[in-house]
Amino acid sequence: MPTAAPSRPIVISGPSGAGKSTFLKRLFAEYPDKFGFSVSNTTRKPRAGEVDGVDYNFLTREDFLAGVARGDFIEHAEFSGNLYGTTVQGVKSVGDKGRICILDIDMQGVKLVKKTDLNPYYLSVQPPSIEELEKRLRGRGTEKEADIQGRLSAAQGELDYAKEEGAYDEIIVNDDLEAAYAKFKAYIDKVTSA
Ligand SMILES: Nc1ncnc2c1ncn2[C@@H]1O[C@H](COP(=O)(O)OP(=O)(O)OP(=O)(O)O)[C@@H](O)[C@H]1O
Repeated sequence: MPTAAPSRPIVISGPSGAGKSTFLKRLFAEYPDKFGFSVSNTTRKPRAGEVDGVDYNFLTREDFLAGVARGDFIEHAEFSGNLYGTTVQGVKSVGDKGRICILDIDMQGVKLVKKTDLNPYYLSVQPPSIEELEKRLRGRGTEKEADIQGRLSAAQGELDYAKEEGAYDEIIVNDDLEAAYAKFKAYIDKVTSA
């Protein structure tokens, strides 16, 4: 019997504070079994209770770097002496398990995904204005002042990139939350039933 082709992943991007996590939290609550995230890879040691292949794929530095050299990674970076990264196969295996892989990534990540054969849908979530974004970031209360300023300057770059021809398949402006979430969900419903 032919097996169904795995569903295309969905990339969700947009400035920090635009509302991506808010949308995704609601979406996952509405559809608990439909979506998944890829398991990240790391060279750091597992913490108590962390399970290999679930929390992370725990790799030796040697194996991680061999994967990078083979071109397995979409992106990787080093934080406090440990390597972290996402592989193309990690994204594909979410689809192989019958779930739709969601990639919540910034513009740099979007550009890297575009170099792979993953062929996702690209969705940008945007604030109604930079002023409103600033209010929301302050309201969220999770960042220090310097961090807020950094996110605001990155936001302009994200919005400029989104204006480029073909950068995204869909743009959702998160003005009124209920209305914007309804549009977001309608888009996800459309592409996941395609
Ligand atoms: N339509 C809206 N109106 C008012 N506030 C909103 C709206 N959508 C989200 N918020 C609030 O704005 C803040 C930022 O939203 P959220 O954390 O979802 O952004 P994000 O895009 O996931 O950011 P990051 O990329 O930093 O994780 C949160 O405090 C959230 O409750």
